[in-house]
Amino acid sequence: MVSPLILVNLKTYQEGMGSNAHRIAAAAETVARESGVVIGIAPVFTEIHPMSHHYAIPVYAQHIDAIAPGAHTGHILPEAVRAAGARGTLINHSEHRLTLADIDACVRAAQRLHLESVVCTNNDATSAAAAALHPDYVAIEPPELIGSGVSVSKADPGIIERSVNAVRAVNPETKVLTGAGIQSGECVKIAVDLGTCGVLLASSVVKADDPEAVLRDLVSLL
Ligand SMILES: O=C[C@H](O)COP(=O)(O)O
Repeated sequence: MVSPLILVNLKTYQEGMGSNAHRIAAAAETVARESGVVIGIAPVFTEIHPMSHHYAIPVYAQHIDAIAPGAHTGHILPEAVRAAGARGTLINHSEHRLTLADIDACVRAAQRLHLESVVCTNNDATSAAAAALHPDYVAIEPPELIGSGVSVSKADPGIIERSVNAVRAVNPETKVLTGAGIQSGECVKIAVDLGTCGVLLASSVVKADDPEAVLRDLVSLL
């Protein structure tokens, strides 16, 4: 069985930047070491390098642009993300949607640079479409539950199950994550029992008074 991945997206929350990001990364490193569960973080771009050099946990970019080095301004160059020490990257997050052509180009860029690709989707049809591009992961997140405090595992387990089946039918090598409102070990266990390889989450860890306690709970039933 593939080791589950708990991927914590720090988004652009104030609570996930600067010293707060270090606090969360240190907590993730501690809990990952104790539990043996892989816990990754996706900080803002400027913190990919400090995070990847200070902590022994995988660091992900929140986005890349499908560009090659050259005359572009204000873009996120995949090569720069790789050089900063990222293990992988989110692509097409619900808060940063791309066209299908751009998603394809981003997945190819990630593959070329040996970055893990995590393509976010909003339903089982888009999960199937994303799987056809052969990313490492598809992360199914119902947009209406993101940041809601209501867990996809409990509110809409059907969308997880349908996405797992859709992805397997198109490309069995692509692993599935799920996210939106994930906040406890029970949420993670339901997701894994439904066939995912882990979760993508943000607010329950980033906004917690004690992120380490939340992370410990998240891995407690794995
Ligand atoms: O990238 C993370 C997801 O959008 C989930 O966010 P959330 O855990 O705050 O619902």
